[in-house]
Amino acid sequence: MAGRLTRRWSPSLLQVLRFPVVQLHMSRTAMRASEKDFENARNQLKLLTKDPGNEVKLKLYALYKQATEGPCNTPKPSMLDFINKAKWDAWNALGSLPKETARQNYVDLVSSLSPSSESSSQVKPAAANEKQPGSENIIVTSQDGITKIMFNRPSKKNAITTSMYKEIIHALKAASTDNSAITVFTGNGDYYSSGNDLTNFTDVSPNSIEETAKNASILLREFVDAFIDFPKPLVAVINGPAVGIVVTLLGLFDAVYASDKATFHTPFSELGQSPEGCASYTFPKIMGPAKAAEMLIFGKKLTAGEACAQGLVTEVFPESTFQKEVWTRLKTYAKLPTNSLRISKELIRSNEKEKLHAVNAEECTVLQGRWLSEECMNALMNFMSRKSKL
Ligand SMILES: CCCC/C=C/CC(=O)SCCNC(=O)CCNC(=O)[C@H](O)C(C)(C)COP(=O)(O)OP(=O)(O)OC[C@H]1O[C@@H](n2cnc3c(N)ncnc32)[C@H](O)[C@@H]1OP(=O)(O)O
Repeated sequence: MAGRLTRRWSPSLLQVLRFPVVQLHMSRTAMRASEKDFENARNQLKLLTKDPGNEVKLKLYALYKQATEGPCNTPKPSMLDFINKAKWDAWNALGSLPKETARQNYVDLVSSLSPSSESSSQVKPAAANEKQPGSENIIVTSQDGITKIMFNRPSKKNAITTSMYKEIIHALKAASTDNSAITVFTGNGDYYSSGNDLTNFTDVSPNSIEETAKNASILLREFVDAFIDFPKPLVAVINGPAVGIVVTLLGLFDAVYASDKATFHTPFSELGQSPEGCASYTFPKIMGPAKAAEMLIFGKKLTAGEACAQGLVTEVFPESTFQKEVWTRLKTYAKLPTNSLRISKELIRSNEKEKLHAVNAEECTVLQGRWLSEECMNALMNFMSRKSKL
């Protein structure tokens, strides 16, 4: 059970580094949970619909180990074995806590996470025919002929997790056959998106790094393919800074509207990585090789005005009127005959499709190698260390 728990919910390095190693002081320690209660709690855990977060998962892991094996009895993992080190720290921090108390604390903790205790705000009211199912990290709505796919992880600057990639692929497939005329991407909060969630690559045990890189490459290819093949006009409403993959993908969009507070940044070299989203092909075509090189090789960050001057952005709006102006315009566009919109897009894009798929495949293969490189690992370590104020 503990193994399954940690595979599904392995803690991100970022949070692991910040995990405050404290012993649990539950109010009901005087009570003693039976084996049956413990077993029930384990089953209850499997039914949780909401990820309880890494700190809680580490606590659960530690309590489970303490309850079943007693005090920590394994050698301390190396500093670089981040995940196992965090788990070991959590378990070791329980010291000589008796097995029975650990069992009770485990039961109490699971009980506090049960569906009835989950925040009801996570379950948004399903306005009839409007909101489509999905996690809260991606919100898909359909209204006025527009399907809107919104990144909704504002506290993490809308960084895209592995499950979000999958949900977006799913949302695009659904949008391609729904009743809407156009599909729009935007972000909730001050960022459009900070791109790939860097903890996607740190949530990995050392012996599965190659497999993770391979799986990420397959996922990325499928993700970008979904944009290449999307049959309806695709619009980006860039409400704030955009980083990494959400910038490179813009070459596959049909219109890009940006607030004047948006910026466009592709720091691939800094991250020991390389371009994706077909940008190695679309950017030189859009802005010429010299300007594309400045962005994709040297990581120059563009303002919205600069991105517009270089053809990556269709139009820039003052932040104060951005939302109103853009959505008014999009609602007008969405009233145009849907078949005509689709056919015109097809004419503009179809000649390029084969080439784009080939470019996507090549970029994903190259990236798979980059993710295994020392340069990339060092860059990820730097990000994590900076965030944990090490
Ligand atoms: C499987 C397919 C893979 C496809 C590959 C794609 C490549 C890319 O997309 S490369 C681009 C990757 N993104 C980045 O390098 C951005 C990293 N983030 C930052 O540099 C900064 O966070 C920021 C400039 C975006 C914002 O800085 P600011 O000081 O304003 O805010 P923070 O305190 O740093 O951020 C708040 C919160 O959000 C977390 N966070 C932000 N971006 C990411 C991210 N990309 N991955 C993971 N986490 C991110 C940040 O750590 C903070 O979290 P805490 O509050 O928990 O500290």
